[in-house]
Amino acid sequence: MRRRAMHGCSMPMAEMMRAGGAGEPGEPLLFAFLSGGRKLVGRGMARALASGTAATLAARVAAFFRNAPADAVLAGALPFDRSAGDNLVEARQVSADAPEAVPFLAPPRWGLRPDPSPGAFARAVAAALGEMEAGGLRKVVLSRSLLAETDRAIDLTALLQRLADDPAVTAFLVPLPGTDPAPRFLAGATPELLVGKAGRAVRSHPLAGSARRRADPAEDRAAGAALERSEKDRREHALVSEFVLDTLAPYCRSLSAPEGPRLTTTATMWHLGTRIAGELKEPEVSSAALAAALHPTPAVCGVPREASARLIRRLEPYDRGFYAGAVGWCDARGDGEWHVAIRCAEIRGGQARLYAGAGIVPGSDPAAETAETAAKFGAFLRALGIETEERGA
Ligand SMILES: C=C(O[C@@H]1C=C(C(=O)O)C=C[C@H]1O)C(=O)O
Repeated sequence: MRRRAMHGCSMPMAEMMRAGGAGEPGEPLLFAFLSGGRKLVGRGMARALASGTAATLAARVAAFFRNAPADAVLAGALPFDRSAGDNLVEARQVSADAPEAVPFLAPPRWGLRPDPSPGAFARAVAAALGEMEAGGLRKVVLSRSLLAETDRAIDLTALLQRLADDPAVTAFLVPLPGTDPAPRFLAGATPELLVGKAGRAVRSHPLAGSARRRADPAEDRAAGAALERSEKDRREHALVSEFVLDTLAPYCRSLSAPEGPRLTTTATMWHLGTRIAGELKEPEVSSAALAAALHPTPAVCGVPREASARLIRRLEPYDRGFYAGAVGWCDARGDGEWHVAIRCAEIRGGQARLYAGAGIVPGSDPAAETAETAAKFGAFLRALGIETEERGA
């Protein structure tokens, strides 16, 4: 017998996220989204949405909910590449109970391997700047990865709880396609809301423009203030907020954003952010459809989008997979939240492949962008229990 609906699940998802509700653990953890006090946790696999591309997501989600119980939830990940297959699942149990974790008893010993090396990444940034000078491109986001390996399976529950220590982020865990031998997950602590939808209300919080937080409070404040004044970072940011406004506008009867970005912060990074809010023309439009329309924004790809995606494929030594995609959930009313899949890693057994990217615009400095990606690894490394001096950036 299907046991998907548990206590509290007749409550609409958005309310459950706010209120918290009971649940019965027991089945294996399938997905989790923890944002401050709000939690959405799925256990046990009920069914998967037939995988497909971003262009077909809205239709597949609509078809899924036509044949699903009123309290069904779809959660999962969209890949960076719009033409690659997504991975969305329905859990047998959904609750607002965070999984209980036992803290790491002895921190495991980690091996760290950057891919590409910091030097090769800086050269790719310089190559991208050369392409920009040649004309056409206004912004491209390049990334690098760091493989962290240990000899025992990573404890996903403990990792999730440590990622959730920062109240400014949404800690997430979602399954990735592929089965044997060990299942793959994407875990992270993203500060960036791609789109949230509840009834007619729609929100987005694009970020772009970054600076590392400092231990010394005066230095830290100065780093934030310098970011807020930086012409290069404001330009880099405006490309993202304008894209989000332009993309959401046709769906909205009203849409607004403050004039200019605001300084926002996580435990490890300063960012420029713009809080966008609007009212949808049609409240039944699905948050998954809005996510598919927006993704990938210039926060993770570039302007213009297609040319940036081509340059990313040429300059990065790997396929991004689900890094810089979107992770989130959606219910039968279309309500849901989708986050930009950053500050994250693919987890398989004792391996975590971390990713970090930085927006490149004319005026960017390859060494500074490399340092920025190193800083962006910080939150995840800390959650793995890897100390600062080992950050291997
Ligand atoms: C691409 C990443 O972050 C994005 C890029 C930013 C930037 O270039 O300043 C800031 C926030 C994110 O939108 C990442 O963390 O991997």
